[in-house]
Parts: sequence; structure tokens; C-alpha cells
Amino acid sequence: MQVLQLFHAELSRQRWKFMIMGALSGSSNAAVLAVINHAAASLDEKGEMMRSLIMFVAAIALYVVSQKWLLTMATRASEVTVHKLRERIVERIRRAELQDMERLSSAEIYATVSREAKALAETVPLLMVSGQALIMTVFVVFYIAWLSMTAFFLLIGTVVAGALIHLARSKEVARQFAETDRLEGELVDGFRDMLDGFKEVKMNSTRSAELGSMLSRLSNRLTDRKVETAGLFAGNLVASQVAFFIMIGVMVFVVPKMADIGIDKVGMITTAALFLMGPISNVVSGVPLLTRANASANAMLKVEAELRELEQPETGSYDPFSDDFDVLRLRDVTFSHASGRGDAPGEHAFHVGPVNLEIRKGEVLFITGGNGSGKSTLLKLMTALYHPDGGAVMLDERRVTPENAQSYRDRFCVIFSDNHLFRELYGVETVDWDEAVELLHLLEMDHKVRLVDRRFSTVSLSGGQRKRLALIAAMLEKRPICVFDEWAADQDPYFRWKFYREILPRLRDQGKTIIAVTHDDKYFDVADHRVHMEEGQLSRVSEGSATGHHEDPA
Ligand SMILES: Nc1ncnc2c1ncn2[C@@H]1O[C@H](COP(=O)(O)OP(=O)(O)OP(=O)(O)O)[C@@H](O)[C@H]1O
Repeated sequence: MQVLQLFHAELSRQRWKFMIMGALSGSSNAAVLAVINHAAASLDEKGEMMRSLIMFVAAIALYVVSQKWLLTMATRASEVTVHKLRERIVERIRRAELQDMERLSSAEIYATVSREAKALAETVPLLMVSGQALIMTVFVVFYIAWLSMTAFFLLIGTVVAGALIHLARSKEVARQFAETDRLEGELVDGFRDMLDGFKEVKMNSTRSAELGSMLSRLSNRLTDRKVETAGLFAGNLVASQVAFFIMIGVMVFVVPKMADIGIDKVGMITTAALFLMGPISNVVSGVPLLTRANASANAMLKVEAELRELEQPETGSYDPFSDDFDVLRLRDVTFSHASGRGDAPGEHAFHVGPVNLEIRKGEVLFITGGNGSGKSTLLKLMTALYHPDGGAVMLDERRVTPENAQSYRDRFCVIFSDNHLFRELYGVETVDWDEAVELLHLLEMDHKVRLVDRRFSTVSLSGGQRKRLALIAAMLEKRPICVFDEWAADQDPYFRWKFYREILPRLRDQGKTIIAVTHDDKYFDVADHRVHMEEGQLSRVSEGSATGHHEDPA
């Protein structure tokens, strides 16, 4: 059972405590019943009544303490387990390689750490209540056996028959639950499409109508399935109550016929059977909860297993790269994407290389090339986000390997074309506040955004403005190599000019090495070297042209 597998570590640490407290809680509950029965049978004996009253209070006190402990500890165990799992998932994601992460579904990981983790943490304490109810049922059943073995066997017979019918029906309930889960997932995807593509939806009434009717159809199917599931569920609940009434009937009508017992014992047995109603319905309602918790545990374990299988290079046992280097080299680097994004199976995977390239410290390298020619892939190889299939990426004489790649990557600040702007300056060890203020001014963002405690006051900005903030964050990282993937593409002519004529020269003056993908031929003179990508092949275009004419910013 996946839920037990998941909670194994937390439960086994305290297994004995859980068992003892569960037994105490179940037996104290059954003791309340036994004391009531005993007191009712000795109404006219004053001393006996007093003793029963004391035992009654003691049994309730024991029940309160043990039940409270069980519920608190169950919540704690489930929350701690989910927290540890979340931590493991975050750690594995941090250590995973980009190539591997691109193969996984981020939507699935996201759903797991949010929806499934929440469902699981909420369900497990309720399951504990069901478990405790099961223990109590066992104690009451033993009590009934002590009163009359005939009543015990008849009770077991009816409970087993009822449970078998219930189990057979709950398979169908579980199937329906899985189907409603699937439909809910589809509905969420549909809503996401509608909201993410809101502009596109607003621009085309047919698209809007088609999406709307798809969502309405899905919602309708989901409603039907939910009603069907609720019907099955209600049927199960009524069936279990009828089974319960039959059980009471058997105690009252059949037991006295089959066993030689007095009216007082029949009364005690019937009270005991009535006492079972609450716990038995708790146990019954625990079955779908268990199914639900199992499904959530399964989803979480699946994501964890997928992440565990990814390459997780050992880090820490190597000499780190230093910011001081002379040359970055790509030697006969080759790389293939596993398969083209969205390509049909069997279609050609995109291939890069063999690439040979050198860039010396402090130089500016421009990379040009058409759409899909492999420029971003080359940048990912140069920054060790992808590991080459053949050849080597070297910093001076040291080869970059999966083991030392993180230290190599820490020499770079990068702005990808699909860059994600973090609201906080994560990764900037010490913020140079004077420079931050100066950069906000230089990139003309100071009227829009302030830096408050390492956080940008807002990131609700235009695409170009967000890229300018990303540039400020990247420059504050103070890394020796800067990589920009079509940074200027989102900027107006004035900010393009500023980027090529002010920012890049400033970075070069600071001794930074710059690698930029660009289409801005007007500014090619800024580069020391320019290389061109075509269908994954690199060719050198120009060399040594870093001085040229300077045009007006507009
Ligand atoms: N993660 C991936 N998995 C499979 N194929 C990929 C992946 N990333 C890119 N590709 C493929 O590799 C080729 C080169 O893509 P890349 O993004 O490197 O090109 P690019 O020159 O940067 O293009 P653009 O100028 O449009 O950004 C494309 O055919 C693309 O479909």
C-alpha cells in the first residue's frame, strides 16, 4: 500500500507509541461501554455504582488523552512526511540536469507538490480516526464474545458478509473516483488554456466559443460522473446502515433463540452492538479515504521515483573553477536533442557540431543564425546546461564534467531569451546598493521600480522592462562571463543602442567576457569575433572589429 510505504519512516520511528496509544484509545472506548453495561445491571448496589462512576470517568479521561495524542501525532507524522518529501523533490530538482528536466512534465510535478501533497496531509489524520475506530470495533467485538460466543459468531458472520458486499461495491467507487480525477485534471488544463491564452481567446470569437463549449462539455461530464459516484457512495452508505440494522436485529431476535442467555445479557449485547454503529461507519468511510490517500501517495512516489532516476551528479569532491581564466574552449563538441520538440517519432533529432570555438577572457563574441539553427542549444552547451555527447568544453586546460559543472556554471550570469525574472535578487551574494541604484537609473527603470530588501518593488512590467530588470540583476551577480540570448530583441531602438554602446562596453571595461546571440547587424562592430550558426554547424564570420563607427541613439 503506497500510503504506508510513504509514511513508513515516520510511522516506524514511533510505531510502538502508535500501537500502544491506539490500543489504549480503543480499549478505553470499549471500557466506557462495559462500565455502562455493568452499572445498568447493578442499579440497586450503591457501592458498585460509585465504583462504576469512577471507572467511567477514568475510561473517558484515558480516551481523551490517548485519542488527542493519536490525532495530533498522526497530523504531525503526515505533515512531516509530506514536508520531507517536498524537500527531497526540491533537492532532486535542484540537482537534476536541464536535459533531464526538459523530458519531465512540469505540470505533473507542480500538481504533486501542491494538490496531492495537500490532499494527502489532510486525509491521513482522518484515516487515523478510521484506524482507531477499527481498534475500538475489535475491542467491542471481544467484549461481545466475552458476553456470548453465539452472539460473537453471528456478529462476525454479519460483519464479514456486509464487508464483502461493501468491498465489491467500493471497487466501482474507486474506479469512478479515478475517472473524476482524470476529468478534473482535463478541466484544469482547459481553464489554464483559457486564462493563459486570454488575449488570443478575446481576439477570435470562434476560438472562444469552441474553448467555451469544450469546457462546458467537460464540466458536464464531470458533474455526471460526480453525481454517479455520489449515488454509488450513497448506496454503499445505506447498504452499510442496513447491514448494521440487520446485525442489531440478529442480536435481538436470533441470539436469544440460539443461545441460552438471560434478558439482561441480551440487553448488554444489544447496547454493545449499538455502540458499534459510530466506529463501524468510521471504518467504512475510511475505505474511500484510503483509496484517495493511496492515489495521492502513488502520484508523489511516482514523481519522486522519476526524479530519482535522473542523473544527480555528485558535487563537492573536485577543485572548483576560479574566476581567473585565460580562455574558454569548445573542442569538437557534438550534441543531439533526444528528439525534436513535438516531432513525430522517428523524425530526425536536431544535431549540433562538431563545434570548435575559443573565446579569450575579456573578449566579446556575437553569435548569429536563423531561427532553429541551434544558437540557444550552443549557449546551453557553452554554459554546461547541456553536456556534450562528444568533445569537450574547457576552461583553460580543465575539462567541464557533470561533476564540476556547477562550479563552472557559477562563473556565468545569463539572460536566456525566455528568461524568468525572479522578484528577489536570488544568487546575488552581496548586493552593491550604489551600483543597483545606478543601474536602475542607467536602464531608466528608477521611475518604475525600487529595490526594497533585495526585492524589486514590482515585476508587473512590459516585456522589455522585465528584460531590463533581468539585466540589472545579472550585472549585480558580478560574474566574469556574461551570456545574453537576444537580449535586445524586446527593446526599442534607444535601449538597443544603450545596450550595445553603453552596457556591453561597460561590461568589457570591467574585464567581463561577453557572449551574445544577436541579429542586430548595426552593432556587429561591438564584437571581437562573430560566429554564425546554420543547421547546427558553426562558422567563423569576422574577427577583430571591436572598433567602429558610432551612430545616434535614435
Ligand atoms: N529541449 C529540446 N528537445 C528537443 N529538441 C529541441 C529542444 N530544444 C531545441 N530543440 C530543437 O533544436 C533546434 C534548435 O533549437 P534552438 O532553440 O537551439 O534554436 P535557436 O537558433 O536558438 O532558435 P531561435 O532563434 O528560434 O531561438 C530546433 O529544431 C528545436 O526544435
